[in-house]
Amino acid sequence: MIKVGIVGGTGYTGAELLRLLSVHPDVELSMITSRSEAGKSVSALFSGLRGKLDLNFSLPDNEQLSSCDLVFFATPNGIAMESVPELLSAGVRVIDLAADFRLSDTSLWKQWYGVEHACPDVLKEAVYGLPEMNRADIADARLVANPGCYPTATQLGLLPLVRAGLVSGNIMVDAKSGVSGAGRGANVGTLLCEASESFKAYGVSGHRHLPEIQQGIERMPGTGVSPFTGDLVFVPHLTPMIRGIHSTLYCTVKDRGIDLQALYENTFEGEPFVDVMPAGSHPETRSVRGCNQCRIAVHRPQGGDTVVILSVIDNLVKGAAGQAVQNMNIMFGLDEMTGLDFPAAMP
Ligand SMILES: NC(=O)C1=CN([C@@H]2O[C@H](COP(=O)(O)OP(=O)(O)OC[C@H]3O[C@@H](n4cnc5c(N)ncnc54)[C@H](OP(=O)(O)O)[C@@H]3O)[C@@H](O)[C@H]2O)C=CC1
Ligand SMILES: CC(=O)N[C@@H](CCC(=O)OP(=O)(O)O)C(=O)O
Repeated sequence: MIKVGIVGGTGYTGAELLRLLSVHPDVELSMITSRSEAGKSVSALFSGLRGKLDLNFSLPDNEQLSSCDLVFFATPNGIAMESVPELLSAGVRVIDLAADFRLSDTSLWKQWYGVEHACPDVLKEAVYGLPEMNRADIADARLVANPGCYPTATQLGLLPLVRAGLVSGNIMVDAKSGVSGAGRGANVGTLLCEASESFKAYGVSGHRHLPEIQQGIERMPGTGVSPFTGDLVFVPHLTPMIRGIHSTLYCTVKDRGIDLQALYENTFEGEPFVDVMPAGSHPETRSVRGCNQCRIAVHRPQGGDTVVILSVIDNLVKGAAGQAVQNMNIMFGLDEMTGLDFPAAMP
């Protein structure tokens, strides 16, 4: 059994980790932290876990976490980097769901996250946890940086075209997120009366997921393939739903004759959590609600030069906790689908 600790067990991604790990056959949940709920029963706060988990929240404590095989950080940005060096030295492996180890360039980190990186040396060994790009490195990693939710949907949608060197010109990313993407903390913008029956863009002049997507695209091209040199435009939107990301990607391709459907199907062949839908499909966020799938459809409207890719995930599952469990399975040599092999919630 893998002895697991979770730092930040009361947030939405922490709670989603609890849901998934409480029934994972190879995991023993040993410590779940919360500063605000310390001493209280986990299943009293999350009654959906009654009968599945008999554990109390405790205060974050590196010494106690050091007895775990693996610690997940489901904390705000900038928290994990303060504890990870000590945990790695104690022989613990770490998956960070926040952004602390996603950007390799520390000046970029400071520019977008506003503080100096606390452990640049440790950052060097972090592996970006998008299995469809980095599976082999994840298997050997001590430290995995779980990707952001928008970057997961967006990078998976772009991977086949960019890797094949087919994109010419700019890439437009028009992405929409459910409100749980903003976390469980109290915030006026996510109140029912503010967020429901309304729809808005935000972060148009710059969102911290832009450099993450840019870095991912730079790492995609295969050998002998021309890299993407255009502009990347990323516009996130808040939609009145709880879970889900819908990323609509627009770009032009160099080769009009390419069979895009075949390119996408071949790229993701054998991937357990990427579903290339039949030509002409329009994936819905509800088709991935509660499950670890990314569903993708590729279109070329009116047979022109512009390609439109539609990519949907559940931000809390493939966009966070599910992908983190997928990474854990890879790191510990388990079947990648262990504990994740279930369909979306319906309706
Ligand atoms: N929501 C989403 O869809 C996604 C979120 N993420 C990332 O995952 C991380 C968690 O997100 P989310 O679950 O939404 O966040 P929440 O705000 O919902 O939860 C944050 C959690 O961290 C704990 N926490 C806060 N400050 C500290 C601290 N200083 N030390 C220890 N624990 C702390 C909180 O508990 P307490 O205060 O009681 O200790 C709480 O359990 C974030 O970095 C987020 O950016 C990534 C992808 C998707
Ligand atoms: C709807 C909403 O607010 N979404 C969040 C992104 C989700 C997230 O948590 O991203 P990180 O892991 O990179 O922090 C936002 O735009 O800030």
